[in-house]
Amino acid sequence: MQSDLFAPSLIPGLSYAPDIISREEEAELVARIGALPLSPFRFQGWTGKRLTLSFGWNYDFDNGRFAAADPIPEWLAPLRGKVAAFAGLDSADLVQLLLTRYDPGAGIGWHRDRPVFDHVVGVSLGSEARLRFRRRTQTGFERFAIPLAPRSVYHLSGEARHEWEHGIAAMETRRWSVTFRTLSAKGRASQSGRGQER
Ligand SMILES: O=C(O)CCC(=O)C(=O)O
Ligand SMILES: [Fe+2]
Repeated sequence: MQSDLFAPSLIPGLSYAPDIISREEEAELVARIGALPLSPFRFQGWTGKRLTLSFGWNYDFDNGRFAAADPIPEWLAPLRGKVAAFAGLDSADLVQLLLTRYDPGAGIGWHRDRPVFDHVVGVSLGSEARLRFRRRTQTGFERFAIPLAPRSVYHLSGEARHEWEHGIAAMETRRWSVTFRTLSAKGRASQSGRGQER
């Protein structure tokens, strides 16, 4: 059974596709992102090695605040449409966008995305990365990883999104990611409330 060959690398709620964009589109996105003021990721007083910028909604890891941000730039609309079609989502529901630049030596540690978000759809630019997953078992951790090729897209939902942690090992060459997210019920509730969420 051929599907068994791939079974170890896939879990429910994780999907992946290479070549969602062309090399020309990739180069244009990298140039556009290069013109934006990404800044070092901050977490409760610590400064990370990666640079980020959010649109639509911003979860501030420094103070736990969740609030509206500048609208998603118009030049990202075609990419948003493509990733929505890939993930089987309505592109209007992909209301949050996170741009990240990882310089050599930067990665992202084990985490689950914040509960104010639901679906996560990410596009990789520039270099390959390893997206790692782990889940606690009675005896330790169950783990696996998939390579993310430049110009590829992945979608995290369901079990992959909620039961597994993910992270990206530090890379040797610069990589960018463009991550779109939907809001969860919790995120939508705080949207109509005080714009603050812990
Ligand atoms: O760089 C990526 O593709 C993943 C980043 C990530 O997991 C996150 O920002 O929550
Ligand atoms: Fe994440």
